[in-house]
Amino acid sequence: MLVIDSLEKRYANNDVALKGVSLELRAGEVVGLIGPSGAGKSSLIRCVNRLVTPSAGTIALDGVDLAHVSGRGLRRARRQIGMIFQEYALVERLSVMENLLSGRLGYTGFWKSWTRRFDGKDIARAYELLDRVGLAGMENKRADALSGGQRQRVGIARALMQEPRLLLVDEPTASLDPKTSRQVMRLIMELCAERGLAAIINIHDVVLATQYLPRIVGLKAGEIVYDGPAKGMDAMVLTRIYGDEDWTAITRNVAAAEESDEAAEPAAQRSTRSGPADAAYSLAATAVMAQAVTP
Ligand SMILES: Nc1ncnc2c1ncn2[C@@H]1O[C@H](COP(=O)(O)OP(=O)(O)OP(=O)(O)O)[C@@H](O)[C@H]1O
Repeated sequence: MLVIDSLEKRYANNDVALKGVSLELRAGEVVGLIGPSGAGKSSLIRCVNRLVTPSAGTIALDGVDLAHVSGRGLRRARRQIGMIFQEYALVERLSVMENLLSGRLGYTGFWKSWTRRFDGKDIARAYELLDRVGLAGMENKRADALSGGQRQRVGIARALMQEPRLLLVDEPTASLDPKTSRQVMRLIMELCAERGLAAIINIHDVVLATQYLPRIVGLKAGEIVYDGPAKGMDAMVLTRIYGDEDWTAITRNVAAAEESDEAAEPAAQRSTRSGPADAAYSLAATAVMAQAVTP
């Protein structure tokens, strides 16, 4: 559903952020985007939602080339894309409900939204999503009265309000404590699985990435240097992405996660897999299930 081909981004100051990135996501596929600071992760996400204009290449979302649309075509294409941000990007003085309804802006238009004339169906959808993300009953709370984890749940629900096909998630856990980070990652994975949403998740925490994300894309200096399963994140791959370091703590975690996946998965189910795509999907489903039973 998303096919990025030979994407390049050179900024006005001549900084080259992306040097021919090609990446393909199937419907419902979730990818973790990792890499050192300055590797081009944010630039890639910003090119896909067209916060910046790519310098070359194509970004086909369900056949529409996002790199070359503008005006109404771009607005229509953007409705297919939900954004989740590190700092939540909520309107602080507005209620949770109003923040959610602002997620329908792409459909209702600015003035209707500004004058708070919302569709009954949108309000019903907002209640349903609040319930799903664990914030039932909080619709009238102001955004600035929420904890970080609650704010991110609002951010997630708001992104889903426009019923996107693709989620772009920028450092969703960077401002959260370890337990809340895990809850948020689990929630995102469950929602993607339930709704068949594809997602690109820009994430610095490699352990968290390998724990929750079936497929990892490693960027270095604007180029993809790894695209494969989380369980393939060994010391060599990590060194290729980040440079020399003692990676033992991380690789031990990856191996442990892989072992618990194998133990949780019935042998018969394993034998029905037909290829890497199936394996990646199955790993995601297993991770979600494994987390669901973890207290
Ligand atoms: N608006 C901009 N104008 C000029 N150069 C930019 C701009 N945004 C990013 N860059 C440059 O593009 C390169 C990639 O930056 P980018 O922010 O995409 O990397 P990143 O992997 O997201 O980094 P981080 O993890 O620190 O957020 C860097 O060299 C950066 O200086």
